[in-house]
Amino acid sequence: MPTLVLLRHGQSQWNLENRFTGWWDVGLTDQGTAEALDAGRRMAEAGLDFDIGFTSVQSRAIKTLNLALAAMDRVWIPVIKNWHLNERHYGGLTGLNKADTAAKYGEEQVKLWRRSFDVPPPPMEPGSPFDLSTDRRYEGVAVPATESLKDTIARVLPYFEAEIAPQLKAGKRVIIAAHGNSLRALVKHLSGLSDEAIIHEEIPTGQPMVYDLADDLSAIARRYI
Ligand SMILES: O=C(O)[C@@H](CO)OP(=O)(O)O
Repeated sequence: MPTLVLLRHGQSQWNLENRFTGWWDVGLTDQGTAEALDAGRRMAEAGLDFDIGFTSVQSRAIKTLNLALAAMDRVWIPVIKNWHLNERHYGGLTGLNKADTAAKYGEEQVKLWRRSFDVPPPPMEPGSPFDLSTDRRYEGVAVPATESLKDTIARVLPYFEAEIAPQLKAGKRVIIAAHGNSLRALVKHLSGLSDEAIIHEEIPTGQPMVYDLADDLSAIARRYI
């Protein structure tokens, strides 16, 4: 039975500061580091082991995976980093404080931007200090100006099908360390959640979500450990 673990990064500096983050690259807090190490310890205690890891090109997810694998004595497994697993791009909201934004635009509007299936946040303005289109890690990538969850799914899922699903089908034990919304994209697909149901799905930082999958990779069960 293929086993897949999804792990959201530990608390980041901007999770702590309550700022919209998206593709902006922020580090882990001390608490986030502790969460990642603890996630690794709990996975080892639960008897989990991995043959390959996947993560985004964002430091908070990469560091979380490294720390969790270190706690499992598995830093040597192959790890593939790819931008398709990045967080949803938060457009013009990137860097803003979430509470201040709710006070300005209203809770309902901010909830739509944060959790609706297909309403993207306003696009990032050209020349924004948070524009990453010339960042070397995105050479050759059409960096989006904003993304809804639907847009995020449109780049996460093809990557999952092309690169990760074949590993699972070959019997490899896979861990994916990524982000709240790139993981919601995967959960929507794997658990067959509707556009409405996914609105209510919240994935906590640093808590491994274990999927038991059928051979066709449909979900049999999922649980946090
Ligand atoms: O800021 C972000 O990029 C995400 C994840 O921290 O926030 P949200 O909870 O609004 O999806």
